Amino acid sequence: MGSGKSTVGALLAERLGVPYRDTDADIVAAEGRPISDIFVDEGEPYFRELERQAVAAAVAEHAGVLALGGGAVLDAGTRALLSGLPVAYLSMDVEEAVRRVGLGAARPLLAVNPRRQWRELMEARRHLYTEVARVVVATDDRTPEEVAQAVLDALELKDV
Ligand SMILES: Nc1ncnc2c1ncn2[C@@H]1O[C@H](COP(=O)(O)OP(=O)(O)OP(=O)(O)O)[C@@H](O)[C@H]1O
Ligand SMILES: O=C(O)C1=C[C@@H](O)[C@@H](O)[C@H](O)C1
Ligand SMILES: [Mg+2]
Repeated sequence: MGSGKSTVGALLAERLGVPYRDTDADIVAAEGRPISDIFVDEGEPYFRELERQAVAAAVAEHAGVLALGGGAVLDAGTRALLSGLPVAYLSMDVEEAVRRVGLGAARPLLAVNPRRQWRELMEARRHLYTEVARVVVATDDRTPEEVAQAVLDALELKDV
């Protein structure tokens, strides 16, 4: 959450000369309401289902860089869709997260006691991120451009 998927994803797409897409944005556009409203109105399982469909559509029709939602890996069907693809996990520590996004209430899973919740979320998710990722790139103390370069290097992709 806030590790730079959207920022770095867009930079990577530019460097590679391919389109950029973000499943969170796809879901918001299709539903016509913010993600926080979907969580509150329908619950997290409903959102994960929408997210799996959004990832499936993007994997099938999008030839470019795809940024996923921070919790997409929680769904086994979504993990299966990512299998074999060049997935990069952008990691950061909690202090960097506080600096970047302030762990604000706009993120529905961090609404109460965000610092502790962020740590708990990461404990629960870290193994799933590493399971689906081909490469892990630490983003702490790196600019978005440096992170994009590190992803290109780690995935052995050539920019244009
Ligand atoms: N390497 C970086 N160094 C400093 N700030 C960064 C870096 N990468 C992103 N940011 C900033 O952190 C914030 C979150 O970045 P971004 O929205 O790209 O993250 P995200 O992973 O897409 O978040 P979400 O999980 O909400 O989709 C933005 O304000 C962005 O400008
Ligand atoms: O980490 C998460 O579970 C989430 C991250 C965001 O990208 C959104 O997909 C949503 O707010 C849930
Ligand atoms: Mg994003």
